[in-house]
Parts: sequence; C-alpha cells; structure tokens
Amino acid sequence: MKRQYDMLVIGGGPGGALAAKTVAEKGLSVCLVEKRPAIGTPVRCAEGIGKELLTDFLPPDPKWIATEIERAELVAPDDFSMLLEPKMAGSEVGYVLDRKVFDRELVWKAAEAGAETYVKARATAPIMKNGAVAGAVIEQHGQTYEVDAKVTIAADGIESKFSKWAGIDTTVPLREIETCAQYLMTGIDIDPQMTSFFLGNEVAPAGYVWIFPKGEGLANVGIGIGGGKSGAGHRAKDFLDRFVKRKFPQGRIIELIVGGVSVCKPLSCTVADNMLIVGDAARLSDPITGGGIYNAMYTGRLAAETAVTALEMGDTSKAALMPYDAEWRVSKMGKALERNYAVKEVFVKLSDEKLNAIVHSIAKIDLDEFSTLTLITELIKANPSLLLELKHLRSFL
Ligand SMILES: Cc1cc2nc3c(=O)[nH]c(=O)nc-3n(C[C@H](O)[C@H](O)[C@H](O)COP(=O)(O)OP(=O)(O)OC[C@H]3O[C@@H](n4cnc5c(N)ncnc54)[C@H](O)[C@@H]3O)c2cc1C
Repeated sequence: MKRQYDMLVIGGGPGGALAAKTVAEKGLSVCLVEKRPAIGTPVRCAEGIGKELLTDFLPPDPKWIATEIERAELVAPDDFSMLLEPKMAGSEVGYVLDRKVFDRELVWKAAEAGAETYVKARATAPIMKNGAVAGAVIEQHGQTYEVDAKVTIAADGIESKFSKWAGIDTTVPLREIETCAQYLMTGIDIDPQMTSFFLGNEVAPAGYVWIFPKGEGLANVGIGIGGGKSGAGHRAKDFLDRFVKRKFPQGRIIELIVGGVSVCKPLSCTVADNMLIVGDAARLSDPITGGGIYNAMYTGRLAAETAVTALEMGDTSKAALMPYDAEWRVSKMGKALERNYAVKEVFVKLSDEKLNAIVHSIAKIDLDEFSTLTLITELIKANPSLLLELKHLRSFL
C-alpha cells in the first residue's frame, strides 16, 4: 500500500506537532508518524519553560500547566544560595508543564487542523529517489508500507536516525551528551513556586541538579552530567541518589526517567533536498540549560512555513529550503545557542572554588541588571584568567 502527501513529519514531539499543524493550516496534506503508542509518554523532560516563550505559540491553559514559577535559586557548591526574583530572572520565570497533556494537546491541534496522525508508526528507512528523500518506509502493527512525500521533516528528537539514514552526519561527540536521570518525588519540603539549580563537581560534574515543582510537596528532581567518568558510582542516577538522600531523605519516588541531552553545536546544515531537520534532531537544545521545547516548536513551525513556500514555488531542493537554515541561525534562538555553546565550554571546566566565586559575585549584582550578559560579565570578573579563553565571546558582548 502506498500513501502520498505533500509533507511527512517524523516524530510527534513539540517540533513535529508544530510542523504538522502549520502545514495542515495551509490546506496541504500532511502525515505525522510517531513510533510510541501514546503521544507524550514516557515523559523525558523536566518540563520547565519560560512564560513568554510559550505565548508565541498558544495561550496558557491550566490543563497542561502543573505550576507557575515565580522565582529561582542558584545554589553554589559551598551551599550558598542566591535568589533570582521575578524582575531579574527574566525568561527563567515560567511554567512547569504537564508534558503528557501538553504534547498531546499540540498533536491534537495538528490533527484538528487536518493532519493525519499515526501512533506506533515507526519510520524505518527513507525512500531515496535520485539522491533525494522522497518519503519513508513506515512500520506499524507488524505491517510495512511506503509513504511518499514531496517534503519530509525529521523531528525525531535526540535519538534521531532518519537524517543519518538520508546521508547527513548527525553524530554528537560523546563528551557533548549530558546524561540525565530524574525522579518525580512526592512528600518533599520545597517552595512550590521556586525552581532550584545546584552546581558543583561533587553534586553534578559538568552539569547541574534541578528541582522543578509540580505542586505542594511534588517535584521533578533531576540531574544532567557531562560525559566524563562512567561506571559504578559515577552514573547520573548515582549522583542523583546521593543528592536525594542528603536533601530529601523522607521523600518518595514515584517515577524514574533517564535520557540524554545534546550540548553540542547545531548541525552544520539543517536542510537537504526535500528534507528539513528540526528541534533535538537538529541538535538545537540549549548547551547550558539543556532546554529544547521552545527551540523545537520554533524550528518546527519555521521549517513548515519554509516548506509550504517551496511547495508553492514547485521547488523543494536544498537551495529552495535553505532560507529555513539561514533564518533560525540569525534568530534570537540561533544567536543564544552560539553564545551559550561558548559559555558552556568554559563552564564545564570550572572548579568548585570558581563556581563559588561566580555565584557569590552574581548575588551582588543590581537586581534590575540581571541578564545572560551580566552573568557572563560577572563570570569574567570572578575569573580574570578566563578572559583569554573567553576572548572569542567578545562578539556577543
Ligand atoms: C531529562 C531531560 C530533561 C529536560 N528538561 C527540559 C526542560 O525542563 N525544558 C525544556 O525546554 N527542555 C527540556 N528537555 C529537552 C526537551 O525534552 C527536548 O528538547 C524536546 O522534547 C525536543 O522536542 P522535539 O520535538 O525535537 O523531540 P522529542 O520531544 O524528543 O520528540 C521526538 C519524537 O520522535 C519520535 N521518534 C523518534 N524516532 C522515530 C521514528 N523513527 N519514527 C517515528 N517516530 C520517531 C520519538 O518517539 C519522539 O516522540 C529535557 C530533556 C531531558 C532528557
């Protein structure tokens, strides 16, 4: 059986959902395939997002907002805690989502706009014609069928294989994959309106521990650590267990997730003939925070808009799709990714003494002035010796 569409979207995460919705709203035929049996589960996310980032896409809805966050705290290795109040915390003040509901809502909106959606439907290979992607082979319920599409969007997340099968190098260097573990914990003593970030090489080498509240006494407590030592005692879950034992000895664990986040540079090119790559599949998660929900939604929508224009012009070659690649790179998101990659490269090498100095010095900043730029300036002030390493950052300052 052969099916034909204007567009095929591989992956039903935020990137794929926004792509499918955007194309369907333009009246074109679109098919979204998701390999999991249910959209949004299992959740592999701490579920945090800045408020103003979301409003770009859909109005806030209590059914997918677990908690509204009003403040954040940054805890240094020496346990000194600095509070980021709303007016200084900028986009970090936001929501902790219920992604099981949120992801479903996004795909539902795509379906409502006219997209055909298939779950437990896995893309197993691209269909290649004259060296260009022309659709995919899909496996569903033990059956295999071909889907022909004029354009394909690879939105298959961190585990993305589709672009590689189509000939694009998507390898993430091992040292640039943060390994993550997260518990959903209940019965813990937390401020339900505050997110917390714990730094330190004993706590989370080349990463951080997060506490993202989801209600009274309920929170995602997770960790991401950089590629380095491995083996017993050094896995992300081992560090998390030590943190939880110290911080929440009475807490109950009701869910465990593990996953990876890429903290590398984005793919050098995110388009090919008849194909665009979005979100985590394009390695667009933030190298400092690991956040990628917004980036996936933004690039999913932008890729779809570019593809629609190309379809209308009757030319879906790599050259015709390049405006997508060019536009996200010069966007606020693209510039932040470039700057934050450079900062991350310095951050992962900092000793606990330097991390302490930085957190203490940031705490003294005039609250109204807080921004990523002031953070970087303080980082340099606290570590004059880093000035040389950071000299390539001057263009961002
Ligand atoms: C532990 C952890 C915590 C995180 N916390 C945050 C956070 O607090 N805030 C934030 O913004 N980001 C966070 N992230 C990152 C965030 O989850 C991702 O950036 C975001 O989900 C990317 O969206 P996406 O649509 O690109 O990919 P995904 O959401 O991963 O969706 C990709 C989909 O493609 C499907 N798929 C894969 N291969 C195929 C195939 N061959 N055929 C069909 N379907 C396929 C997958 O099943 C998946 O559903 C976190 C990540 C982790 C691991």
